[in-house]
Amino acid sequence: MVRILVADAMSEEGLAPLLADPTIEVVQKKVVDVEDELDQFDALLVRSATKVTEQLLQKMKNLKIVGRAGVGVDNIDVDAATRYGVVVINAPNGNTISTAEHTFAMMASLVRRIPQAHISVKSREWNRSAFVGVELFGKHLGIIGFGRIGSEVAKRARAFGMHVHVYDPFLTKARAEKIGVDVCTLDELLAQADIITVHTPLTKETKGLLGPKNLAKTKKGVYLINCARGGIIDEQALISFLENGHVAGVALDVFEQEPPGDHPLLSFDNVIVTPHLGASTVEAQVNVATQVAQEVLTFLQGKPVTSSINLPTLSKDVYEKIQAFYTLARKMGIVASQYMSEPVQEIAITYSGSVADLETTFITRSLLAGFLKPRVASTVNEVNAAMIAKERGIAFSEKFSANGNDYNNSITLTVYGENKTFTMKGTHIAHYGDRIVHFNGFAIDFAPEGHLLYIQHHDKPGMIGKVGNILGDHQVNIATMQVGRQEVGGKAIMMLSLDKPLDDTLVETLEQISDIDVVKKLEV
Ligand SMILES: NC(=O)C1=CN([C@@H]2O[C@H](COP(=O)(O)OP(=O)(O)OC[C@H]3O[C@@H](n4cnc5c(N)ncnc54)[C@H](O)[C@@H]3O)[C@@H](O)[C@H]2O)C=CC1
Ligand SMILES: O=C(O)CCC(=O)C(=O)O
Repeated sequence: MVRILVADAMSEEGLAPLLADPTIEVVQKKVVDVEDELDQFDALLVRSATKVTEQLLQKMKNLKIVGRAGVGVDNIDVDAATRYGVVVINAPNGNTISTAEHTFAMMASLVRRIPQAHISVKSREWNRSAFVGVELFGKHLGIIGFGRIGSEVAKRARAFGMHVHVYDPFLTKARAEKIGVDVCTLDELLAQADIITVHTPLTKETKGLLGPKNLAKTKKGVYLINCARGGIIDEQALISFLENGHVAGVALDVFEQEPPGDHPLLSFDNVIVTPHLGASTVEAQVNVATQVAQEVLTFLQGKPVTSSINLPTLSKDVYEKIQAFYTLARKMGIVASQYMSEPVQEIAITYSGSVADLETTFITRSLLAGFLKPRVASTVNEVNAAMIAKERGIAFSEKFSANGNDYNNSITLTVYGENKTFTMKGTHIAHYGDRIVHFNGFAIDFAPEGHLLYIQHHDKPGMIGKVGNILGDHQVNIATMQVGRQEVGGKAIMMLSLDKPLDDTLVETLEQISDIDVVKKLEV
């Protein structure tokens, strides 16, 4: 039974696919209420309240996936999750419209002083002259961060007759032209905008983006809006610019610390606030819960997820194309790691023929995970394989060749060790399966599966018989056997597939046979 912990409040309607699955147990409780069972969950679903720290990940030893029902993953230690091999996914667009609408509601409220007027009337006052606002029509709106939400805000602003200026270092010209906005530098935006709204993630680069230096570049009387993340507008700087009257008003849905407690910003009459409500609509909550629930279900069924933060994303279509090579690569990694039972410095992978045209990042990660698995104590999978390889000083590279040589497709793996280099080539043949067609310099043809025994020897009569006799004497049945040699009487190899794993003592016995140079058992 798969166990999923839903640690923050989430739409039941959205969770329905998980709740309806008889193979899944969904526990809807806060982390503190399941401290004793944390190591028993396969998946964790959160919104922004639960902090997925390294400490929590350490306790959740069985965890495979964290699903964030929302966009921002700043409450999740993604680096730690990656190290632990835990996939992190989010729901990137389920709350876009709601947040754009909330931003607009904040903008209108800010310039028309609706919250202040509301409080006044509720206090039995009727002071119309105290709440004279300004129109949005004709004003210059500066949007910092022109992704999903920023571009929806722009559409609404244009409908209101505003001039829209956007700053986003990652925005392509083609996309900007399509949407029809004025793309400018940050300095230009700061100088022109009557109202500035931020829609970036909180990153090292965006933290304090609107700090003392940049706020000084804005127009006197500017309005500011933050419905993205607390900290993009520096709160201390904001206080100074409100105190000196440079900033006319601020709308905040988010804070550096949430809840903000008795924050000095809350004392300003021209600061209007909401408690992180951007995504708090019925529709957005159903959307994001449905998206993560569906993705988690897909992941638990062993299929590729499309909104992962720490894995290359794959469409179903691409996944179907790479699946066979993904499996072949994993097996090649496992075999190579056992053959090269020594420290290695580099793994070079060459994709040839039809596989060279596919998305190989995932295939490479699969190969690395297979290679590292016998070597590391911790979980290793596609999520953390590249990171673990790097940590262990193993460099890896990919090369591509359109020419598949004798095969429609092939993956060639070269492992550089301290004392030797090992090469193998594998191919996937439809309706026939995975085959290793070159091994350690020998042409051969075997399936990389089950209990394998590799023997390198001198090409002499009777060698096969000697090996067969010893195995037979110890009740080890040979299922298949492939042989290869470089030249008559030269070096030769046997690759045997056995019906059961071989004892180490038997390996030693085989090593004693004269004219046998190498004996390796390989478990795939
Ligand atoms: N208040 C709320 O309840 C909600 C807040 N959010 C927050 O809104 C923000 C934006 O979300 P989306 O539009 O969905 O994300 P997105 O990823 O679609 O867009 C973010 C944009 O910011 C740009 N960007 C990144 N670094 C930048 C920089 N240094 N300067 C300028 N632009 C930069 C990116 O190129 C991208 O276009 C996120 O922080 C998210 O967490 C999202 C949903 C709800
Ligand atoms: O879960 C929520 O309501 C917060 C949404 C949010 O901030 C996000 O999606 O980034």
